[in-house]
Amino acid sequence: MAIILSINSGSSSVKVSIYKSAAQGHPPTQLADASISGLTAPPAQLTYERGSEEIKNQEVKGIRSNEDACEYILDHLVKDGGLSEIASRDDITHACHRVVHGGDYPAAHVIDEDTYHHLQDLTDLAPLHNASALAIVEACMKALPKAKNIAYFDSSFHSTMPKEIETYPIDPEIAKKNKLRKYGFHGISYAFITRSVAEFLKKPESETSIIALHLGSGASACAVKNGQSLDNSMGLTPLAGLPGATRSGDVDPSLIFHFTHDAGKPSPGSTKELHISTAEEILNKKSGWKALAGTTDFGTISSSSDPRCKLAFDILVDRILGFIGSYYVKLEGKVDALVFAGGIGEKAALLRKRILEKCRCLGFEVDDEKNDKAIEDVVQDIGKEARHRTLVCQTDEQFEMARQCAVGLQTK
Ligand SMILES: Nc1ncnc2c1ncn2[C@@H]1O[C@H](COP(=O)(O)OP(=O)(O)O)[C@@H](O)[C@H]1O
Ligand SMILES: CC(=O)OP(=O)(O)O
Ligand SMILES: [Mg+2]
Repeated sequence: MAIILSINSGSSSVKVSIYKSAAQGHPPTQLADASISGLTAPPAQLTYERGSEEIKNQEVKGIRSNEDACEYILDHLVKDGGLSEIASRDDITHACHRVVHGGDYPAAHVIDEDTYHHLQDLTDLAPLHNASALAIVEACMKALPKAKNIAYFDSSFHSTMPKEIETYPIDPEIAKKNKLRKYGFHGISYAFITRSVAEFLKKPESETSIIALHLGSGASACAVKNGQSLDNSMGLTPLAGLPGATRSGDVDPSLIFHFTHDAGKPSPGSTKELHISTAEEILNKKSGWKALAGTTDFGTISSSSDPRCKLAFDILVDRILGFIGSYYVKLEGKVDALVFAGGIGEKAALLRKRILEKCRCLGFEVDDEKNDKAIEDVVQDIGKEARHRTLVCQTDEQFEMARQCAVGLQTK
């Protein structure tokens, strides 16, 4: 039996789901779910679910970093008498880590000394995303000596993007030397979405083409052609494309030099090991909904009559429409479904309605009654009989990593 931890280390939270898999090739079943949130706004809070047992937003003291949070969760799992599968840390056989930037890795990778150093080198390309995940990888390598650590990359799913889509029109030599190209992200989620939608439509994945929207605190769009990524709105880093909770998304690249004269200087958040420029700090952490509407919660934005919230809402609708139009043409109209996912995609019915009203010209038609219902299934239909389907998918990055781990499980 394999006991798999799936770890999603974010900018303000660490989420860990625990699964067991009976034997090689068996799909995982979830045993428990733990998360510590509020890492950037202490006190941190623990949420834990195992069967009907539940702890909600319990304050935990002394948690200062993602590693602290992970250590706390490991302790909690071992001490939970009801979780008989984990009596000691040695019972954990696999730790799956979501690493956002995987550079040229086209697939998940077991983390050994070499991989670890290669991932450290990539941190310079995506300091805001990779650093906290790597800190946890290092902590798990020490804390779980019996477990195999495996990195799953957000970028891997997009390794099928054609040259003309992944190449930036800049000096090719410098681009090659500095690894400057479009990578694309949220790929663990898009892998889950593509497989789940294909199952829902009863089609082979290799014949399924969709436009998918992963709308969470980071947001992106993806064109999937015959089961493979054709294009993603994110770029060299997750900053490109759609705006997010604290990210600007696409702006004129020269804007930042007019915004501040300090753009190229190290940000106050930089350390000796980790270099973050003021430009990166502003566009990644001090923009988006936070800057426009004073909140990072899109639930508040969609239900507020405050003109600042209304503008933020309209901007997201506009930018999403731009990608839907572009991807519809790139897929030559051969689209099985438009799929909404992520916290916002799953919960913001009004946003879906506004977007779908504008997409009627392409053959998508919202069914208001279905759209207003809570989303309970993994994939749910919200469209009327029309040329194309419209769906919502409850994406699950932790499950996708555990599934890939269980399916390809190596026991050595
Ligand atoms: N009722 C709601 N309506 C619209 N958006 C919501 C609602 N509830 C939560 N959200 C949004 O969902 C986001 C979280 O989405 P999620 O995919 O879980 O994010 P993350 O990228 O942090 O994993 C929140 O930041 C919030 O903006
Ligand atoms: C890639 C990315 O933006 O991830 P997240 O939405 O979790 O920040
Ligand atoms: Mg996310």
